[in-house]
Amino acid sequence: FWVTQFVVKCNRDVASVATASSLPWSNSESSKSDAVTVATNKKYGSKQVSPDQAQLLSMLVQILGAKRCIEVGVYTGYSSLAIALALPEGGELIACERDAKSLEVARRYYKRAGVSHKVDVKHGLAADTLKSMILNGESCSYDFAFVDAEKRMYQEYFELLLQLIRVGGVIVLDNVLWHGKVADPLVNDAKTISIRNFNKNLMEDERVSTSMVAIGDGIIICRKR
Ligand SMILES: C[S@@+](CC[C@H](N)C(=O)[O-])C[C@H]1O[C@@H](n2cnc3c(N)ncnc32)[C@H](O)[C@@H]1O
Repeated sequence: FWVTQFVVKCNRDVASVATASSLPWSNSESSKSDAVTVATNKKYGSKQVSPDQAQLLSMLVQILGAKRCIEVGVYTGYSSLAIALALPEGGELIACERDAKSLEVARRYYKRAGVSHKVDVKHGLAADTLKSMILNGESCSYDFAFVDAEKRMYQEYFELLLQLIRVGGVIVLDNVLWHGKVADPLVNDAKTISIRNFNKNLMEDERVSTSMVAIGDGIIICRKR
């Protein structure tokens, strides 16, 4: 519980830091009980985070006894803080993000939380980073991954992560309900179609056991068989 509270507090601060740093976000907080708006960004709209989700990530890392983790899509560091705080000393989180300004903010909060030494930030396109990790011989050496970046890339991220994660390891993917749009046949934009197809493929994928959980915008938990 304290981890969740700490992460939420950090990320409320993140919003004001973002504003103070002249980033294109404005500070705004949600009144909903299960979601906190940490920042509003012209590109992503209102960025809401779910404390339940942070707590779940933290729990999964602890239950797995994870030592090596990957996050795809860091933004200002909400989920990566939850993961890094749950890692034991000597644990490592590879944090993939393409946006330098977001990483600047995230790094500040890693430092404040005392977890900088656990987080290896990879600035660039996440798929490129994951491919180079595979080429570097790191296949089957990670315990846990969390995916929350470009929605049209989920299938590709998943295929790459499936190589990097060990048998018994877990991949969690965010936004699989996509604000309910995946279940609405009238919505057929590229992102919705992509997530809808990804979900469908995953249900038939025998390489993993899966469970969809209605927390936040919906997450899928996959365990590599
Ligand atoms: C929804 S935000 C991530 C939020 C973060 N996981 C959290 O819980 O606070 C998505 C992030 O993915 C990043 N992103 C999108 N496409 C990417 C790509 N191809 N490679 C790396 N990062 C990407 C965006 O810059 C953005 O910061």
